[in-house]
Amino acid sequence: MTQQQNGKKNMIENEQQPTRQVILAGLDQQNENFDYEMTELANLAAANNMTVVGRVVQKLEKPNAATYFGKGKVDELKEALTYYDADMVVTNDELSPSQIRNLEAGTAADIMDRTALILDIFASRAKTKVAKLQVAIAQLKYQLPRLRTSMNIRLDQQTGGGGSFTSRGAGETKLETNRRHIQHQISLLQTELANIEADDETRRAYRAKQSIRNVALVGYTNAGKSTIMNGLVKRFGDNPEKTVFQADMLFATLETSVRKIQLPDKQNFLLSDTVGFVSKLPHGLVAAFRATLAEAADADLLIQVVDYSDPHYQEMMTTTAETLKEIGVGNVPMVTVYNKADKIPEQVYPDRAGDTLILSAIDEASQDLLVEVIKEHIFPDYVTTTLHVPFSDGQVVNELNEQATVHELDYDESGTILKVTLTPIQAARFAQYEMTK
Ligand SMILES: Nc1nc2c(ncn2[C@@H]2O[C@H](COP(=O)(O)OP(=O)(O)OP(=O)(O)O)[C@@H](O)[C@H]2O)c(=O)[nH]1
Ligand SMILES: [Mg+2]
Repeated sequence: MTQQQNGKKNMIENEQQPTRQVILAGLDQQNENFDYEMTELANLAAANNMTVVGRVVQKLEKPNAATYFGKGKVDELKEALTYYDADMVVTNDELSPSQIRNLEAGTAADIMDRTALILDIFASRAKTKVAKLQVAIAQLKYQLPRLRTSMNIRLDQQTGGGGSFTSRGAGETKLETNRRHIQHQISLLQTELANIEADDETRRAYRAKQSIRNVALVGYTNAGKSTIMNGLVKRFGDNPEKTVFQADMLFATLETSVRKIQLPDKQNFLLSDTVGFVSKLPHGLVAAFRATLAEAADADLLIQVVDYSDPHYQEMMTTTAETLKEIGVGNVPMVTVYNKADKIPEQVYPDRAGDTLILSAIDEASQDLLVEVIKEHIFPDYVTTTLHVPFSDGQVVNELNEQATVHELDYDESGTILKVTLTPIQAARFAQYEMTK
């Protein structure tokens, strides 16, 4: 992509729109999560600057192929729109292009499905180049089968004015031109993204070679992943100023950030903060974010962060498990952190039972406990031992002080006695100094 094209706005970039009055529409297919999905949909709508004025629900085994809702319910929806003075319907499921068309015709209102809603939120939150590219690709892919003859898409000026788009083939309809245009845009953006991702891949390979351990924070959106990251970065980061964005909103984080954590005992690891999950995360979005989420797949340890103060935390954990499966994160060991314990009256924290922790991201004792558990997982083969280093080998003491964890230091008449924790490689190197017990 040329410099010029980089700088230009994407044609479907989200612009801040005035608040719209919307009605939520959902099909209750006897799915046990249904109520929660509708609550989540309301939160998503609010995050997209919409005011929910009503909801219409139909119990139906499966969606009507033509109109999503059954015929009578479509009429009811139309009446509700008038009654509540709303002009848009947001559906809990992704709809087919024809379902959207028919439902729009039947209700005389705009229809937005859950997928488009999530894509819109992502678009308004994306800040980095990579996140913007990923969202734009997912949005274009979503639009492609939904283009209509009547639709006036805002053709992107630069590509529209040059290249293959100047020569509209004989007899080619406007719809076909638009389709070709979008396909072309997708491939341009994909090439650009692939170039950036190749760099990331190199960086990851470099880290793997350095054999530094990777720990990734994962979980439902707004659980507190970035806050945990920041807590550790401020206290132990190699650059404590390099905190990430944290905020009380859905999808505050749209890009993976990696930070180096250097513990006071000189052990270190990389910590990644990742994109939060939500139920029914659109497949196109998951595919577009696959590279971003590769940090989680490559991790030596996952920290699943749960908002324990949310009554729906169990559903959120189910969503996290499903999403991890979808992005192909299989056999990575996981620690579960029940976070925001400070918001729960009388909850004792920090607390631990095996790999399950109850804590608060903003509490130092909680952060210490989390670090302890991380260490147990990623440095299991470290050895704690006592060394006797003769005064003649003074440089070894310096080296240990710099590179290893020195717990105690003492002297006798011939040398220095150190109680240390060593990596397996260091243990082999300094074995000659080991004191016989
Ligand atoms: N009281 C309290 N608030 C917390 C705690 N952890 C996080 N928060 C708040 O919860 C909100 C969301 O926190 P984030 O760290 O941005 O959540 P996230 O999991 O990174 O969310 P996404 O990036 O959207 O996936 C923020 O307003 C935080 O201040 C906690 O332990 N206690
Ligand atoms: Mg975050």
